[in-house]
Amino acid sequence: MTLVDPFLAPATRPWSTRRAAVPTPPGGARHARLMAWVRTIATLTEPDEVVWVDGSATQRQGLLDQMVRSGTLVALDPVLRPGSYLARSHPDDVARVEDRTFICSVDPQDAGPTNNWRDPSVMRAELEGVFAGSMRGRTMYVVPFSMGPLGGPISQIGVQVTDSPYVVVSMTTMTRAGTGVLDLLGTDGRFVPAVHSVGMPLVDADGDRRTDVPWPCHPTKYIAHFPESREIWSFGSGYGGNALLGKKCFALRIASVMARDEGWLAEHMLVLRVTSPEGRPFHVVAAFPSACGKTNLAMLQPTVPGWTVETIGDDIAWLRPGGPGTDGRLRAINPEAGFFGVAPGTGPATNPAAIATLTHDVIFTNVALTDDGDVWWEGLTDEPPAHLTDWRGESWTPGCGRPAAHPNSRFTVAAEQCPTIADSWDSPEGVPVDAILFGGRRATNVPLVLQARDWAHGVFLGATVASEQTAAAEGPVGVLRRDPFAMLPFCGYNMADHWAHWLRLGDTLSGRGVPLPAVFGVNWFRKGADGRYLWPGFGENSRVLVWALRQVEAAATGGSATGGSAALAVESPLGLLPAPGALDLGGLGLTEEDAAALFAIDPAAWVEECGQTEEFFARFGERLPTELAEQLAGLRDRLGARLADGV
Ligand SMILES: Nc1nc2c(ncn2[C@@H]2O[C@H](COP(=O)(O)OP(=O)(O)OP(=O)(O)O)[C@@H](O)[C@H]2O)c(=O)[nH]1
Ligand SMILES: O=C([O-])CC(=O)C(=O)O
Ligand SMILES: [Mn+2]
Repeated sequence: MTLVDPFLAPATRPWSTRRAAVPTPPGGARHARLMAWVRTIATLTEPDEVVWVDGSATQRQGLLDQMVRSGTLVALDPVLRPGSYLARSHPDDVARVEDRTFICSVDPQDAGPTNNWRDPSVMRAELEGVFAGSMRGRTMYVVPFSMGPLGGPISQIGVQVTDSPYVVVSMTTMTRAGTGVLDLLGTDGRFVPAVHSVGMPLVDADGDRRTDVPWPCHPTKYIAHFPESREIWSFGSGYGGNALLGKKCFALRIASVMARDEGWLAEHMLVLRVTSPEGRPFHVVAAFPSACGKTNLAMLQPTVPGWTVETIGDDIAWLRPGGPGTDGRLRAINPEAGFFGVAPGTGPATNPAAIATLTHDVIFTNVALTDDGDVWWEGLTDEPPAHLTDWRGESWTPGCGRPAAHPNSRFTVAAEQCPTIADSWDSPEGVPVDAILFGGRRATNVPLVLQARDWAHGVFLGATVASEQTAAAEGPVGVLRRDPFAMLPFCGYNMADHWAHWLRLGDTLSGRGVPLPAVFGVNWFRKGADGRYLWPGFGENSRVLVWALRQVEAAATGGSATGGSAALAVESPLGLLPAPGALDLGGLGLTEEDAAALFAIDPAAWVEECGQTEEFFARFGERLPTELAEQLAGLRDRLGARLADGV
């Protein structure tokens, strides 16, 4: 494989085959397999130097200063935004690249119809060519990291090598990275190896040097996963989920495969702790597709008096049945240590907790710069400043017709800076899960909230999530796509097997007499005929949480959720809807029509949607669990009955 870049040609001069010395890591070269792997990658990629990332503040500050000098980062005003920086990416490296993301399982059926499958041996050969000499003239950093608290029973270890200092500092915020991880690995601990290169060597095959650019990357990208050998290879991008390999690549794609094999779950979910006025804590996880409100819900400031919400995680959850000595329920951890959140739309009115989190020590990427050295993005304030430097570094004035911040611009910040972070956010054993929410961006059809009848119906709700596409991935914004479990771009194996795994886990827990979390579907994004959002969203979403958790409570105390005088819910073809008055809509200024429209179910539109679900399910052939075909048939029967009633 040759990429159109003479600098990426194999070396011809003897000097360039000199391999960079791999220094002894802090604490000594205890792990022979790790050392051998680092040497192999250094030999392949030919960096000038290899540096171990120790996780210290000194090393991090050194890298930040170096990036300010090289132009990768702009230091923000130290009074307005202490310890904070702005990075502007290459304009073509602004989001995850799903069409360049590969699952290289031995059997294509194990990747399934929704992943880009590549033959592992073919991909390996291609990557050898692509990575050969790709770090020439650069430093290769070795980042040992833990997903989850160090040594925790649900945690996992990875080691990322990268030639991007931006990736290093981001990884030290987003994961627990550094020497402590090496201590934990000891001489023979298991780790997921992850190789990353921006794909722009500074020295060519003849030894000629070129000058660096602020955001090196390559037009041809590879985000390749080898699920059987649990390896990640990422080339050509420095951005987000493409490059911070602990995040989507490890904590979702590779971890989902580990979880399948070991009986747990790795999901694209936020985790939060909700406490009722009576002081009863609940834990909720929620799967929404990228840029559909996870960070916002995770930091929610409830508007319902007496209820509090605390943040545990905003993007990824690992769930595992509790072990011996526990009640055996599903417990969740947030495997990350920071937030890589969407900036646009984040403001004091929508997400005050995020705004308070972002006051210091933040790396912003692709937001706008104010003339006094602070940041701005659409939605931060109602009125934009009179003049800005936009995300591309160009002069910007209101009304110029371009967004000042890129729609997928992001902040990277430590979780512990969040004022709503829960004490238990880094509990190694995780928190017991009471409720699971599935949702997407649906302008039509999908009610504000409904509850699944049982676990299998809940899995059906997850499997049938569809959402209007956002700027978080490349591709047309607004187009409706199927995104089961919000995992379409993140499941490292056959999606139908993922559903079967969920069903099996439910059976296992029920078989042990362990209560399962209640499952709900939510939609904050339904629109009226005039195109306006019907639901105010954000803090008001607490009203939906309160209804859902009252349901959980009723079920736990043996009360029937649907019957009796205190009925909270009523049957519908789609699932249980809030009974009239059970979900408080008071004081929101909703018209009666809007309130009705939020919950309206159009049976004819749903019959059509069932047809789309059937087509989608058909893609999985015999791997589709029969339970899901039965769920679809049941839904059609209920819709048919409704149509026959003429309601
Ligand atoms: N209308 C409406 N918009 C919302 C709501 N919650 C979030 N948003 C907007 O949706 C966008 C994305 O929200 P996030 O909370 O960052 O989404 P996310 O799921 O964490 O995104 P990723 O980090 O890409 O996984 C932002 O522009 C928010 O302002 C809501 O309840 N209602
Ligand atoms: O992975 C990324 O680049 C950002 C993210 O959280 C998502 O897209 O879900
Ligand atoms: Mn995400």
